[in-house]
Amino acid sequence: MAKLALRGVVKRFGDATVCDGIDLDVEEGQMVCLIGASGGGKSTLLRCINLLEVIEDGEIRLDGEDITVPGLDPQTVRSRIGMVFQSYNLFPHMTALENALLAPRLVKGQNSESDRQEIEGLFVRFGLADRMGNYPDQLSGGQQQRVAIVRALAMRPDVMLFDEITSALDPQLVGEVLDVLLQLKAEGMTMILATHEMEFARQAADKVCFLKDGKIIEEGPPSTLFTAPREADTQAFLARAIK
Ligand SMILES: Nc1ncnc2c1ncn2[C@@H]1O[C@H](COP(=O)(O)OP(=O)(O)OP(=O)(O)O)[C@@H](O)[C@H]1O
Repeated sequence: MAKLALRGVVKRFGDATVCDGIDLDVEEGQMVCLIGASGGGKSTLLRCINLLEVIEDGEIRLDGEDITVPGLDPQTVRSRIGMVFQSYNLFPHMTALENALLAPRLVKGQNSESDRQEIEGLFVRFGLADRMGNYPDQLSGGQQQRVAIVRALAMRPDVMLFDEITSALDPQLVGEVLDVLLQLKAEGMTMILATHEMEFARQAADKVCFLKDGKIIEEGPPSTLFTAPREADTQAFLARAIK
């Protein structure tokens, strides 16, 4: 596992500054939740960390190494930083197992029987043992999202980024995906989540960061941010935090 340190990260789209000098530390094995209004820059920040966006200023250090310096192969960095999106983005013509085997084989040349067994083990661990041979359209949204998580884990990442991964799910399927995150946390995975699941953040996060207009306006352990009067109505807290 690894740690991340962001310093002064700036990302603009035209005249709009979407990440406005973000400083963020994620220690090894921590789960950090990003919370904020739609358009606050959560997705963009995760995409910057995964090098899907080029930042205008600042540094993003993975175990001390600045991954934004020109010349670094983004693919190499991405193999260390897994990312899961709201839309599962599985290849529809491949089975769940084939989806998960693809990137390790293409990017890392992992094609051995033991590599395959390791990935099958991920399916077993996350309750998908009998779904490996199914195509995405034969799976529920919660199962597809768990397959997407397995696919990212198959690359043996040091850090995982999750962008609103339960937002497209029916409410009764949200829990099974959040359970996977709790398992990963228990195993010591370093994680950043952009989420609207306030109650989950309150219970599971080591640190919560509130984003507004591209800035972290408040951050700390949930015990200090979700204090009793706020806990009664977390949505009101969010409204207060982002108004
Ligand atoms: N490729 C892009 N080009 C131009 N503007 C963009 C681009 N991507 C994001 N933006 C803008 O950046 C701002 C932040 O978007 P972002 O998706 O990061 O917010 P968010 O906090 O993740 O919101 P949500 O909770 O709705 O996903 C928005 O105003 C959005 O329109």
